[in-house]
Amino acid sequence: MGKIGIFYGPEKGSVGKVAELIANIFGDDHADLILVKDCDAKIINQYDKIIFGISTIGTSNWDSEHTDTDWDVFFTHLPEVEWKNKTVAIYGLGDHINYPEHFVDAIGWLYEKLKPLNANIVGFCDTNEYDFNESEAIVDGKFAGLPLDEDYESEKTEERLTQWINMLQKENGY
Ligand SMILES: Cc1cc2nc3c(=O)[nH]c(=O)nc-3n(C[C@H](O)[C@H](O)[C@H](O)COP(=O)(O)O)c2cc1C
Repeated sequence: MGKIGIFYGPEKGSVGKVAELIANIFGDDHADLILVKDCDAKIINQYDKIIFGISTIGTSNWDSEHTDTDWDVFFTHLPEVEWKNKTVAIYGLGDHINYPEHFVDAIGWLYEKLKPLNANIVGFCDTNEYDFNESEAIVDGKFAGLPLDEDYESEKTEERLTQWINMLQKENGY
């Protein structure tokens, strides 16, 4: 079985911390950590099982798009990737106290970029474990990935991650 590619950004901070937690759970033999800013289509094409890690850094009035430049460049590579036979799962960092109207929106932004490319997107999560008002990450009543809040619910991260990875392993062959 090929290795899992954990593509994430930004490097420092909560997204990076969780990327390392996930890599440790799978082990070095089973997963590679790759920064989205160092990445291109060729590298993505080496992996059939992919995990994306992103955070939501938005504007308060939401007039403009997100501002995470690591990802802006990465998005331009996505159409060049052969998505057939690839399975993708997304985790997203957010803050449900200060941004309850835009909780983990970036999961939804990434989902919207991947969907038209026919990527097989897995790892959806129920919303009832989370306290928030609105989120662009919701697709058909579920989060299109795993929301994590290291700012105000860090005590829940480990259990949420464990459950999610169990699901990816059992249902999606990770
Ligand atoms: C300027 C700014 C805007 C943010 N906007 C949002 C937001 O719209 N929705 C959300 O869920 N979290 C938002 N957050 C919270 C971050 O997503 C959260 O702190 C996350 O853990 C950051 O991870 P990182 O340091 O790895 O990028 C924002 C944080 C900052 C500093």
